[in-house]
Amino acid sequence: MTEVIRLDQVTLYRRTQEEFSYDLKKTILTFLEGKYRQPTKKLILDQINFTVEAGEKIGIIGANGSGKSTLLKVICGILQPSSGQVRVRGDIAPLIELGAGFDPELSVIDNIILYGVMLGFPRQEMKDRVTSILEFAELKDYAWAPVKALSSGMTARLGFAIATDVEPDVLILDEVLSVGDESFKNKCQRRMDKLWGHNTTILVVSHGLEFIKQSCDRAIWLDRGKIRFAGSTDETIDCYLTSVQQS
Ligand SMILES: Nc1ncnc2c1ncn2[C@@H]1O[C@H](COP(=O)(O)OP(=O)(O)OP(=O)(O)O)[C@@H](O)[C@H]1O
Repeated sequence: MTEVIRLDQVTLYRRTQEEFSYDLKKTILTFLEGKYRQPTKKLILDQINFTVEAGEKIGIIGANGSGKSTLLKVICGILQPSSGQVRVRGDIAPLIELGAGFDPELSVIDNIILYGVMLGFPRQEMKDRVTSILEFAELKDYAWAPVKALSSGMTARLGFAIATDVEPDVLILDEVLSVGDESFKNKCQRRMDKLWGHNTTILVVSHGLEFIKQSCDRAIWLDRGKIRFAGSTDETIDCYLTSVQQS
C-alpha cells in the first residue's frame, strides 16, 4: 500500500475571535491606560498524528468546534500548522466547503480555468471540462459573474462540481451532504458513489454518522482538537456515541 497522507505532531493555534473584532474605543482606552493585552491564542489542533493509504475512505467525526474543518484546511494547505508536518502525495482537489479557495473577484469561468491549470487538465480538455462543471453546478447562467456574486449554496455547488469532475488522487469533503436542495444532493450522491468505486483517497467530515458508517473504511474522532479515538468506523462511532450519551 502507498501512503498518501501523513500528519506528524500537527499542532495549530489561532488567535481568538476577540482579537479579530477591531474595537477602536477599547484599543484607545487600553493605550491610554498603558495596558497592552497579550495576544491570546487558542489551541485548535493538538499533536495530531495519522496516516492514510491510497484508496482509503476516512470519516472524521466530532462535536461542533472540535477542529474537523480546521484539520481539513491544514491537510489542503489552506492553513499552515504552528508546528508539526503534513505530507500529501499526489493531486489534491480543492477543499469542498462553502466558498473556500476561490478568487471572489474573478468570474466563475476564470476560477474553473485556474483550478484546471493547477490540477493539470490537458489544454484540449479544458473547454469540455468547463462546460461539464458549469452544467453540473447548474451555473451556466452565472458563467461570467464574479464568484463574489454567488450565494454560499452556489459557491458550494461550484466547489463540489470542480473537485469531483477531475477525479483527483485525494478528495477532501466537508459536510458535502448539506450542499444544495434534494435533487442536487441526489446528483452529488450518484457522483460520490462513482468516486467511491475508484482508487480515490477520500477524507470526509460529516455529522451524518450513518453516511460515515456506510461509506468509510475507518474513522477518526476529534475531541477539542485531539484525536480521541481512531479505528474501524463502527468502533469509532460507538465510542463517540457512548461519550455523547454520558455527557
Ligand atoms: N478563523 C478563525 N479564527 C479563530 N478561530 C477559529 C477560526 N475558525 C475556526 N476557529 C475556531 O477553531 C475551532 C475549531 O473550529 P472548526 O470549524 O475546525 O470545528 P469543526 O469541528 O469543523 O466544527 P463544526 O462541526 O461546527 O463545523 C473552534 O473553536 C472555532 O471557534
